[in-house]
Amino acid sequence: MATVEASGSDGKGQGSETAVTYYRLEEVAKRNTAKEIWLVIHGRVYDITRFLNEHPGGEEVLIEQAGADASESFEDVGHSSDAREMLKQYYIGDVHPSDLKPQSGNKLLGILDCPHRRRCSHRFPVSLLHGGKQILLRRPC
Ligand code: HEM
Repeated sequence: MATVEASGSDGKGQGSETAVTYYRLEEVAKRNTAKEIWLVIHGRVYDITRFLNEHPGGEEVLIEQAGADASESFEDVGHSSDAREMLKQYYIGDVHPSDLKPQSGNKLLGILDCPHRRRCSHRFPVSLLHGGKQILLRRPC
């Protein structure tokens, strides 16, 4: 697990800063028992352990997807906007960028030099996550 600073803009010229926790897929994959269930939907990680008994589609389908990327099956069902809204309650972080499959809306845009490059030579990837917000992945420098 890694927590990094994420810088985003709401498009109105006002920046916002939130800490995002990143999880490697191998870490998510370990949470695959009825005692603890995590799954990934569209690059985001959800801890749905306490939702198992409440899921209108039953717990079986969730257990089948436990520890894995459930984006496709989530979409195949045609979940309502209420269901999408419910997801927020179980959000715990994002899939680590190194584990993201390149796809539109979630793609790595490039590698930028660290703005402090007079003092250091760090570089960091710039990707589009969170509905188009630009995320700068910084290493301490
Ligand atoms: C945390 C993630 C999920 C949430 C919050 C969620 C929420 C819901 C909700 C609220 C419904 C009621 C119908 C609706 O409003 O769309 C529903 C139905 C259903 N869900 Fe999920 N769901 C999740 C994940 C999944 C996954 C991964 C599957 C995998 C196949 C799944 C399969 C189903 C099925 C089969 C139904 C029943 C559809 C029906 O009877 O018409 N759900 N879910």
